[in-house]
Amino acid sequence: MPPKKPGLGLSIAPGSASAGSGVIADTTDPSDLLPHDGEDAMKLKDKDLEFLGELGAGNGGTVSKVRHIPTGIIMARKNIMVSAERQLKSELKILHIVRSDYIVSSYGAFSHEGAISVCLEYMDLGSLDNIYHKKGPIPEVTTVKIAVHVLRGLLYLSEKSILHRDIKPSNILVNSKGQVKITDFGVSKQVLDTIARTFTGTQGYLAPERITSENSYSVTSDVWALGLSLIEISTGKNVYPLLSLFEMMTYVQESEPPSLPPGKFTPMFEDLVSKCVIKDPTKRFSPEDLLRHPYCMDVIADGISLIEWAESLKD
Ligand SMILES: Nc1ncnc2c1ncn2[C@@H]1O[C@H](COP(=O)(O)OP(=O)(O)OP(=O)(O)O)[C@@H](O)[C@H]1O
Repeated sequence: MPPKKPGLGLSIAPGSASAGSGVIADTTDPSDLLPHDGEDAMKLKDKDLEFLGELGAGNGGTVSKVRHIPTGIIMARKNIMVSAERQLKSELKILHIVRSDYIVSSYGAFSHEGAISVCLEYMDLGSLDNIYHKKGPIPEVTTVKIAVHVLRGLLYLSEKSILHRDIKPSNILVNSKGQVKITDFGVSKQVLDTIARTFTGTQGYLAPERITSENSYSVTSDVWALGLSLIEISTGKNVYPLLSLFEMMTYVQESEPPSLPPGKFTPMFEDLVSKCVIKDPTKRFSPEDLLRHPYCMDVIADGISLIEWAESLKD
């Protein structure tokens, strides 16, 4: 039987952990309560969500930390302005399709006073850009482990023909279990031919092919953005800061691909990053190729747990 697709505000499947209204015991792992394939989303209402604090704001709206009072689950509530209707439809559609350890899950969505709220799995250590701004550049081996998590997420998305189109440190979230997950599907697209031709995403991470006349986009354009993100989090510096769109177009096309500062990182890491930022998209490595890169294979063989790093990030 094909899995049921959850809709806005539908009740959760009977028998699933979150169907009851009692308070969830402290020992319950909230990720067990996220809807799985074939289950409906939770029935969420504004009055059941207690505001606990602001988490951040993006182009599409604000994100706050909330407690779902009937279950006690802490969630990240993303309020999306209805004016961003296209973004909203795309984001909800994709959030309902994806279920992966490397992608932030959704509990469900509801409308309230002209805005739509999407309640997402709460990632308590926040985004990679918050982390490196607060704690400084992320060590190389940790960065490679993060790369493996994101590449597994991108591989999963490519298997579903989904292009993320806005990979950047603020869209990669971490929790204290050491999990690293991709979020923010506001400009993502599910395509049949795995190539999209729309000009969208965050300007500083656009791959060369997206700003040339072809303006095409494939999964390796997400890899380019991952390459820039790896340079940024391991050096603590944005690769293309403060360039206007026009300057970016000229610079990215005419200059050498971005690279790590010489002498500060291992040759293996330099090589891994260089494979992400090959300017010709047909020669750039795919997520699958990169997961077979010797550095990724080494960290996978040693274990890609990030628990110790996550522990070190807690205040
Ligand atoms: N599930 C979540 N758990 C914890 N924090 C989150 C979660 N989702 C978002 N945040 C926080 O809220 C911030 C804003 O998120 P949002 O996805 O709205 O925008 P953004 O990616 O920062 O910007 P833009 O919309 O320009 O891409 C994030 O950077 C992150 O710090």
